[in-house]
Amino acid sequence: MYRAMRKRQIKWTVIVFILLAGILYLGKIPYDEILRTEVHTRHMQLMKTASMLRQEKLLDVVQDARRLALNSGVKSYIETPTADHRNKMQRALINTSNVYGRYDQIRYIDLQGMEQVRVDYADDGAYAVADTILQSKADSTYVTEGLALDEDQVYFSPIDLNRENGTLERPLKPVIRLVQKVTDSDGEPQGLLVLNYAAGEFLNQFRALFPDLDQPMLLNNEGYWLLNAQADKTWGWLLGQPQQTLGAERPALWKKMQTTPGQTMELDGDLFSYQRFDAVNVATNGLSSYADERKLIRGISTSAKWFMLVQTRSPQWHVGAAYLRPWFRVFVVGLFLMAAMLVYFVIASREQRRVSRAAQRGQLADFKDLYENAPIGYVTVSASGLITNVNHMLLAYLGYQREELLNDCYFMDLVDDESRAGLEGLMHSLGAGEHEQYRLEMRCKHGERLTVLCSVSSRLSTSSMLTVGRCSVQDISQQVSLERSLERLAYSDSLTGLANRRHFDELASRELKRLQREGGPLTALALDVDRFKAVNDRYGHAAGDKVLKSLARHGEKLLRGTDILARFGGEEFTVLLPGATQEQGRNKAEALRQALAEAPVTLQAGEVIHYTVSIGVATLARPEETQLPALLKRADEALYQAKRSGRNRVCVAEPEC
Ligand SMILES: Nc1nc2c(ncn2[C@@H]2O[C@H](COP(=O)(O)OP(=O)(O)OP(=O)(O)O)[C@@H](O)[C@H]2O)c(=O)[nH]1
Repeated sequence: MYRAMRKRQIKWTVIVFILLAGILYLGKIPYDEILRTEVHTRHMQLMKTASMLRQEKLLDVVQDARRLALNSGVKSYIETPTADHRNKMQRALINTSNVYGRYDQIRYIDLQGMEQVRVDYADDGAYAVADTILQSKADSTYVTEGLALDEDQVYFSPIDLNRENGTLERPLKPVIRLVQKVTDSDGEPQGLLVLNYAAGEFLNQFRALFPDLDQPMLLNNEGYWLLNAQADKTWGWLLGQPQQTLGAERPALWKKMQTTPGQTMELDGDLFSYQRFDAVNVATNGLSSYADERKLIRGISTSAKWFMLVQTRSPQWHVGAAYLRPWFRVFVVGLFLMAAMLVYFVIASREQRRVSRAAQRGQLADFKDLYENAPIGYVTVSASGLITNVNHMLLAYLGYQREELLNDCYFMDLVDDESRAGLEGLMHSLGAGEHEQYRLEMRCKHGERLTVLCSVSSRLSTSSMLTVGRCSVQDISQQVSLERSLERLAYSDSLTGLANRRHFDELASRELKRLQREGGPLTALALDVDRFKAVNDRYGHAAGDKVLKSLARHGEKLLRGTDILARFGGEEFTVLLPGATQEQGRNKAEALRQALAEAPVTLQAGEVIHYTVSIGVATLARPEETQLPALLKRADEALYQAKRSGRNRVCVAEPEC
C-alpha cells in the first residue's frame, strides 16, 4: 500500500512540476514581451533624441555659415580683395573656428576653386595656414556643388574622413563639409565659404546618449558603419574594406531597414531597433524655428541619409527581469518545494481517507452481517417507534415478510396488550438512552404469542432527543416453558399435580397473613386413604397411583378456589379451608368423604376399586402464622382418631384452649 502511495506521490509531483514549469514558461512569454516593449520604447525615445541632436548640430552649422557670410571681415574682402581685407577675413575665420571649436577647417575658395584663405583648428587653437600650401579644389565635388548653389542655399557633403595631401589623417577625423556661397553687395557670387564640420563631436554625443546596455550604430545609405562599438568595422568604403557592411553581415536586417520604417526586431535573441535619419523631418522634431532652413539645404536629403541602429544583446535586454533575480529563483524553488509538499500531504491524506473509508465499509458490512444474520432478532426504530430495519431472525420469529414491517409498522403494534407496562418501560428506556432489558409478549402474524427478552439501546441527538433506537429480541418461549415446568416440579406433586408440602406451606403462610389482617377462622383437614396398602397389594402399585390421582381430581372439584389441597406424601393429603369454621370444615370433610366413597376407580381390565378415606378436622378461630404446625398436628390427631374409630369417617379435633 505504501509503495503504491509513494508511486502516486512521485507521479503527481512530476505532473505538478511539469504544470508549474509550463505555467512559469507561459508567464515568461508575455513578461518577455513587456521587456521587449520597454527596450523598444527606450530605443525609439533615444533615437528620436539622437535625431533631434543631429538636426540641431547640422542647423547650427548652417547658422554659423550664414553668420560668417555676413561677417564684416569676410564682406570687406569680398568687396575689395586687398591684402589688408584678406587679413581681416583670416581673423574672422579664426575667430569663428575658435568660438565654436567644431570646425576642423574653414576656408574661403574663389570661383575658380582656389583656396584663398584656410584656417585649421589644432589643439592650441585655430590658425591660418601658409599661402604656399593653399591648393586648388576645383575638382572637388563640394566646390562644383557649391558653385551651382542658388543664393542663400547651402550644400552639405556626405560624411567623409579628412585627408591631408591625399592620405587619410590619423587618428581618423570624420568630417562633413558645408558650403555657403558668398556674394558681393551687387549680389554677384564671389566665392565659397567651406566649413569642415568635425562630425566626431556629434558621433561621440550620439554614442553618449545610450546606456551601456545598448550598442548604438550609425550607418550611411550604403550600409557602411559610421559608428560601431567595433571600430574596425567602420568607414569600410574609405579604408578599402568594402565587405564591412551591415548588408553583408546581416542581410535580412539590412533588407528590412531599407524597406520598412523604423521598428524593432529580434535576431538570434538580440533586439534591434532602427530608424532612418531624415533631415526633411526637421519640423516634426519640434525645431520649427529651423523649418524654413531645410528648404535651403541642398544635398542633405540624399548624401546625409543615415540609419540609426541600436542593438541590445540577449543577456542585456532582460538583465532587469525578475526571473533572473536571486529572490525569484528562491521563490521558484520554494514554489516547487511547496507544490511537492502539497502533493505529498494531499495524497497521504487521500490515502488515509481511503483506508479509513475501506475500514468503515468493512465495519458496516460486518455490522450488517451481524445484524442480519444474528441468531437473535434485531429491530431498529425511529423516534416515533416506526420500524426502519428488521433482521431475518425477527421476521422468522414473527412470521412476517420484511416489506410488511419496514416503514409501515410501529414496534408497539407487535407487542401484546398484556405487555403494555413492559412496552412503556422499553420506550422510556429508548428515549432516555438507557440499556435495559424487558420481557414482552409479542404477537406473531398469525396470532401466536411469543415471549421475548428485549434489550434496548439508542442513539440520542446532541439535544438528547432519540434519533435511532434498536432492540435485540431474544425468543425465550422455551426458557419460560422450562421455568414453568421447573416451577411446577418445585411446587407440585409429580403424581397428582397437587401442591406439595413446600408449596402448601407458602400458600398457607399467605392465607394466614391475610386472615390475620382481615380476620376469620381457618380449618385444616388431614385426609388418608383407608387400607391403601391392600389396594397396592391387590391391584398393583400403578392401580394405587390411579386411585391417588382420582382422589386428587375429585378433591379439586369439590373444593373452592381459595381452598388449598396438597399431597404431603404417600396416601396422605391435607386441605386448608381459609375462612371455614369448625362446622363448615366438618361439613366439607364429610362431603369429601362421601363423594370419594362413591367414586370408585375402574381399571383397564375392568376391575373396579372402591376406596374410602378417613379425615381429621382441626380449626383455629383466630389464626396466627406460628400456629400452623400445631393446627396440622391436631388435624392429624383427629385423623388417627378416625382411623382408630373404624375408618371411612370424619373426626373433629377438640377446639384449642
Ligand atoms: N400406589 C401407591 N402406593 C403408595 C404411595 N405412597 C405410599 N403408598 C403405599 O401406601 C401404603 C400405606 O399403608 P399404611 O401406612 O400401612 O396404611 P393403610 O394401608 O392405608 O392402612 P390405614 O391407613 O391404617 O388405613 C403403603 O403400602 C405404601 O407403600 C404411592 O405414591 N402410590
